Amino acid sequence: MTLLSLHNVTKTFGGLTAVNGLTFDLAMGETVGLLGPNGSGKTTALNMISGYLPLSDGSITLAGHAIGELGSERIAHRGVARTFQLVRALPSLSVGENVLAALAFRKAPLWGREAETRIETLLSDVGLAGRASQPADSLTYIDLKRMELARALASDPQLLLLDEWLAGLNPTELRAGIDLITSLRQRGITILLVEHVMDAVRALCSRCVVMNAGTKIADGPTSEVLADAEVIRAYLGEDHA
Ligand SMILES: Nc1ncnc2c1ncn2[C@@H]1O[C@H](COP(=O)(O)OP(=O)(O)OP(=O)(O)O)[C@@H](O)[C@H]1O
Repeated sequence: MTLLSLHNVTKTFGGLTAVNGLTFDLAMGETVGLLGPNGSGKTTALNMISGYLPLSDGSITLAGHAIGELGSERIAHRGVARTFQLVRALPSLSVGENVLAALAFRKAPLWGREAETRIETLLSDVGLAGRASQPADSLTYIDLKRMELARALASDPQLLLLDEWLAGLNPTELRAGIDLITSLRQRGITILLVEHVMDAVRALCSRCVVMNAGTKIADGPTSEVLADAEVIRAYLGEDHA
């Protein structure tokens, strides 16, 4: 069953077409990579799916309902959560308070004892068990990313958009990060993953959509897409095709 559907989605900034007629579907439970060289429009696509940017043209549906006209809060309430390329934490608060802020903005907000229990579960799910009282600004980079993921999971999303969540991790952290995303996939969360770390893409994504200069140039099984001459050319230049 299709969860997310983009049809002819387009975004222009003045004279620049950042996303040009993007069309693809995500099936319920799929983990799909959204790939492409720098500046190809991946983050702009995530921004439109999550309602942070209005569409210039086209349509987006979630479980059959049009969401292209809704703002970010209403889209979040329909079960779409995301992480950002640059982690958006509240550094002056504790780890638990950061997650509490996300629980408070859910469609069904949680407070008090119920919230405390949920915070512990969420932190445990992302590998931060028992760390609720730690100041957020004392976290290492990977733990900050784990906390951001806990905040995204606070809304019990059916669709999770990860924008380079694995970027900047060392090999050990990367392994842990891949395992963590795998555990989310096993829980049935549908994931759209913008990622440049190809080992992670191979490990996590059965399918990839590739963009270049705003346009989709490939969509298919990961191994086929990564061997596609046009994709290799887009990433590495003419000499490598
Ligand atoms: N708010 C904006 N205003 C004007 N131009 C923008 C804006 N956001 C993105 N762009 C432009 O749109 C194009 C696509 O950018 P986008 O960030 O979506 O690419 P990307 O594929 O996510 O790149 P990266 O892999 O480097 O994150 C770029 O040329 C970028 O400069």
